[in-house]
Amino acid sequence: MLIRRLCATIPHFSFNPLLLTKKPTTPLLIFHQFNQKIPNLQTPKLISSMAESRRPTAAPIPAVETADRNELYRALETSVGSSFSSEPLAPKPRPLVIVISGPSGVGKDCLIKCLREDRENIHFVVTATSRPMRPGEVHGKDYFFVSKEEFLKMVENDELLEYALVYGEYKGIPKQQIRDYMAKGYDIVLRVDIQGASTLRKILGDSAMFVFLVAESESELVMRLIDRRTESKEALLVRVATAKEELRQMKNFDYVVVNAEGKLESCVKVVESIIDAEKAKVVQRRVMV
Ligand SMILES: Nc1ncnc2c1ncn2[C@@H]1O[C@H](COP(=O)(O)OP(=O)(O)OP(=O)(O)O)[C@@H](O)[C@H]1O
Repeated sequence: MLIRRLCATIPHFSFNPLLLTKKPTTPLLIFHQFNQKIPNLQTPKLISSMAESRRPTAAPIPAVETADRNELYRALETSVGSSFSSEPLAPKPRPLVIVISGPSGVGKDCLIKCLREDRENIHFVVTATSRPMRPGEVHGKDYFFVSKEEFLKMVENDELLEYALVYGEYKGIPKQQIRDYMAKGYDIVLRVDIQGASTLRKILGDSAMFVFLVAESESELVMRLIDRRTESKEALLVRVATAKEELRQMKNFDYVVVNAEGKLESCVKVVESIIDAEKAKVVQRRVMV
């Protein structure tokens, strides 16, 4: 009642009861006669900031059907009372740490090779390993091949984010490489076995995204390992037996991607879509290494 009376005494304001909540703390007053010049009166403190920001000006907006595009744009700017920014509306995506894991022989290296060819601003951390080089592998590109003694020295100096003894050989992730590339805005890809992924989950939590790569079936996975012809029969047996147990770890990952026989390309596409979707998240992962 008091507000209604107050409005009646001010000719350019009207009281809108619909804008009041049940228990109003700041009653709203809105302008009614847009094009009239407001006389020299004290603006009541009751005007909310929302009403303030919508204050129209005397500038007329030309007819949408006939007006020139730029003219209309400028008129809208004037009416809103500020110029339209051309700054990007979405915040700059944060660098991602992408952990790619899966049983031995599932195709992790093949997937990473394709991602490397397809994407920019993505760094594939070169893991340090004490295992011997396979034919075609390059030191510093596929792995940093170091002796067991050199590897243990890195552990001692706290240079590794994570390390493990896998099938009798050491593998570890150098921390400095991650820091250097993240500082340049690169996404980071870590290729680890299941045991490594589980350790990384404990260290990084949800700040990194975890992708579990699988073959379409257990038998396809075994055939793939056989066809690779890089393992001794003893090593083959260990890998096949371990794979059974490893598949149970899938539940600890964020995504599972099938690398079906002869379908490596579509597997790569799915992983790329996941990365793109992560980049579009409103609340992004924030990783500290
Ligand atoms: N989609 C696919 N269809 C058929 N063969 C594939 C496919 N993806 C990968 N391969 C083959 O499977 C074998 C294992 O692939 P790769 O070496 O990439 O596996 P990995 O997961 O990196 O294994 P590891 O963990 O033992 O190093 C290779 O011979 C590779 O050419």
